[in-house]
Amino acid sequence: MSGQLPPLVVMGVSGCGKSTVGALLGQRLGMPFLDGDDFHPATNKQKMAAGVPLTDTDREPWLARLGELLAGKDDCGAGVPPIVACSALKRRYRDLLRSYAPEVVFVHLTGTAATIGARMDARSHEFMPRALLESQFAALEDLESDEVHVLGDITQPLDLLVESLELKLKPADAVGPEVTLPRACLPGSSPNSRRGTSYLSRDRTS
Ligand SMILES: Nc1ncnc2c1ncn2[C@@H]1O[C@H](COP(=O)(O)OP(=O)(O)OP(=O)(O)O)[C@@H](O)[C@H]1O
Ligand SMILES: O=C(O)[C@H](O)[C@@H](O)[C@H](O)[C@H](O)CO
Repeated sequence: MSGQLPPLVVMGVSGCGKSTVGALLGQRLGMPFLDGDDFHPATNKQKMAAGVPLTDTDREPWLARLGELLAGKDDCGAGVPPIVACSALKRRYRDLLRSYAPEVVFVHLTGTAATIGARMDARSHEFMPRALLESQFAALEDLESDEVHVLGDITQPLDLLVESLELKLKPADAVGPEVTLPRACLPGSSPNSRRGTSYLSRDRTS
């Protein structure tokens, strides 16, 4: 099934579960998982570790690198699209990623600051402090109706969350009549043309 899915970006604020869910989803779908955290320039990591939020300028080269990965530049010809964990907080960041990989589907893991803050308190992270969570929510711009996406509720236990995302992401012919075809996904439409097959979206915002 892996070859039938487009590249995915697991997005959301720090601590929402991108790395955990992205890795599990990659195993379930047979797609390589790449953690965006591993591609930050050292200066970005130092800044976040010091409790300073990144700016658009700080994020731009990082997003461009992730865009290349989504476009399959580093897949050594394997041809299997990746799952990339990336906060992708703002519309313009997602537009940049789409400029590299127009078919990308965003998987937004949603939850409250209370839930996520508690999880951040309970984990250790290479560079991301809990203190930056408020700035992450302040920067977050929800997905819009023309952005191809699915949503995941992070209060679900991990196995159920991953299973529900897998079901939502499966191609239309695998799940039958439940799938709806948003206009943006119809063949010939752009920028999110699905080449005649729609994966989405049960979670479109309207
Ligand atoms: N559905 C879930 N239920 C319970 N705990 C979860 C769930 N998803 C993730 N977690 C836990 O929440 C914490 C944060 O998850 P994770 O590190 O994957 O988030 P992240 O979005 O990748 O964070 P960051 O962007 O800061 O790297 C981890 O300790 C993880 O085990
Ligand atoms: O856009 C950003 O502010 C950063 O990318 C952060 O979101 C971190 O990458 C990550 O979430 C913490 O590990």
